[in-house]
Amino acid sequence: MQDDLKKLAAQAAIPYVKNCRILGIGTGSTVNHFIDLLAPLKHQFEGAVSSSEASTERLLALGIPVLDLNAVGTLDIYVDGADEINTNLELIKGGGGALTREKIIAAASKHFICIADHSKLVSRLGKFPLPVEVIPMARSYVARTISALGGQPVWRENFITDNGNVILDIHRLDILEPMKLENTLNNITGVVTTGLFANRSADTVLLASEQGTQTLTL
Ligand SMILES: O=C(CO)[C@H](O)[C@H](O)COP(=O)(O)O
Repeated sequence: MQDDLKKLAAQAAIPYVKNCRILGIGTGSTVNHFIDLLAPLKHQFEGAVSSSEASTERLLALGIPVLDLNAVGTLDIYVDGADEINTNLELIKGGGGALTREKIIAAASKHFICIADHSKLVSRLGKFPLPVEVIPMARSYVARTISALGGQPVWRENFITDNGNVILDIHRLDILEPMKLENTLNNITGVVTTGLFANRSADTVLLASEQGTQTLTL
């Protein structure tokens, strides 16, 4: 079952916590397993920087201190899930809508460890609609601009990010050059962040399958 594999991937990330002072924590069902597994180890590290209100709530409920990124230096590790992963360890993230804070924490961390079940590994990114966080007043303008680039933006209605913005999910993208597309989308006025993690890709991917957990690095 997929959820058992998510838990297996989360378990594989636990040894990386050793000797860490502050951890970055992502968002989603795979990371929820990691947070739960982290609870018994909470006295071994100072605390965590969280990428969403949902993860913050879960961390605090388990007694794990949540720290402000501005009050700490570089993070030792950042553990997060993904919606798609390619063999260059470039990712699509943001299925849960936390992409901006996730990208900030990934940028501020020494070691980005991505945990996932094997269904997330793809040969080419883009089957999963690419989430883009947008300032609300720019939604239509950004959607028109992305349509002109060949994507099909769909407004994630009734969803507001933790930053008070909206999400456009971009369908029909065959992402041949992830870094180039990330830069192009980031340059559209009104775009806050894209869910493409290519300029800052994962350093390690822990991929769980029925055969066990595989460690991917470049
Ligand atoms: O990017 C994310 C949230 O914004 C998640 O990491 C991604 O959606 C994967 O989620 P899950 O672990 O539930 O499959």
